[in-house]
Amino acid sequence: MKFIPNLSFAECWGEGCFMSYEQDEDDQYNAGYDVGSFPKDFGYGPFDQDGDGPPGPLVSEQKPRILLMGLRRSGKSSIQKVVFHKMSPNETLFLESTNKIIKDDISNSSFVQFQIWDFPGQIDFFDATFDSDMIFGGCGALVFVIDAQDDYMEALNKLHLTVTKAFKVNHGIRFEVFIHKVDGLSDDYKMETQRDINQRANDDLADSGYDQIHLSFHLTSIYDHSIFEAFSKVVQKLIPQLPTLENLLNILISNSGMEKAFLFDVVSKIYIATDSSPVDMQSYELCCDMIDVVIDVSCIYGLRDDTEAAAFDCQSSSVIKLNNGTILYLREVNKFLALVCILREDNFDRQGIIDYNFLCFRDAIQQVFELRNENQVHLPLTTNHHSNLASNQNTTVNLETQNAALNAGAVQN
Ligand SMILES: Nc1nc2c(ncn2[C@@H]2O[C@H](COP(=O)(O)OP(=O)(O)OP(=O)(O)O)[C@@H](O)[C@H]2O)c(=O)[nH]1
Repeated sequence: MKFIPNLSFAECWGEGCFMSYEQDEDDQYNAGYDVGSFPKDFGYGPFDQDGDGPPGPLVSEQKPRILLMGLRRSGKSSIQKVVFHKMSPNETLFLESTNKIIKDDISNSSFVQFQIWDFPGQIDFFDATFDSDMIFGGCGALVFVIDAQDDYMEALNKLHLTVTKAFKVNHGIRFEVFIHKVDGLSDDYKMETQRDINQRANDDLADSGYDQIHLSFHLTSIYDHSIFEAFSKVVQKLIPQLPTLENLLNILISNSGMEKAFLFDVVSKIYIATDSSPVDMQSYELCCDMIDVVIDVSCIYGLRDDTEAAAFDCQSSSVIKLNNGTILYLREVNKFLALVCILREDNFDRQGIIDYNFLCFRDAIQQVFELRNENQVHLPLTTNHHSNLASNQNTTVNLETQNAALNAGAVQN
């Protein structure tokens, strides 16, 4: 069973189930099922147009694209499988080498709709069949994976070649470098590797006159939460409504006495927004573990044999009290999104107020969905830089209305 720090008491209620128990840590370890093992059938199904948060008219060719590139065996397919398909990290040992571009549609919620293209490591940009205009043209982010456990000089050459080629075609691409497989490295060595890769990659770009290319670096491993955190940041940059979501979360936490709030995509456990206070890894891990607990308990005890109910639905909600006086509180926002917040136990005394504020928050999120869908109907859909800016402006104008609505509804805790 995966470690759940400080969990001393948990109450969870999901689809058709109510459960309350107290147990010590030893009992939890002996519980006989793996909390980290997200049920594999709990995944992205076909999107239900009538469900909460309709997806809007994005057809697959128009969805922002995230490209996964890097040398052979650097870990590209493993990342995609672990983050979006619930593969356990150990199973990736048996993945075969990718020999053609694999396109994966991630259509899980209104905000998070994109395609991931997993490239074979040996791809040759100078091959006549490589259509760089088509591949880089509609690309939102390019994730370049470097194996930090291997000699990375060849990877740096390939990184340079890749980003300069992509930048020539599309100036709006965001370049994200995953310094990957850092699980085998000491903390000092990790930092040193990141510094060295950062310096060399940027020097190479400056030497060839590409100072304007900005690279973001992330230390990642599929064996811990770092890969989910890094992917959260990549995906967030593709969500034009991010400032609106952050603002709504800021208003929610300041009116409800919360310390931190994350808006999670439940299936992948990437967070699509959080309030503007800094994210510490431990809080993020706690919230991820909470989602695992809720879905597992709901799958085991919440589903009735005779219905086709989902493990996460409008009744999904959970409170976990930690033994350090902190509360984790999860509420369903829509079919694919959950709000997970961290707050002090004293501030949870007036749960009614928090719940009321949450309903205001959920309404506001719903309005953002509706606005986005209206924009999609009226605006031509492209994924380039300029269209993102345009929809950002629309969102900003409407943000004032959203904030006013939430402020009017929010009750100070
Ligand atoms: N230690 C460690 N190993 C990893 C990690 N991620 C992937 N691997 C391993 O790296 C090996 C290669 O992974 P793949 O995902 O097949 O690599 P790829 O980049 O898709 O390879 P190609 O398809 O040949 O381009 C596998 O044995 C994985 O188990 C990681 O974070 N840490």
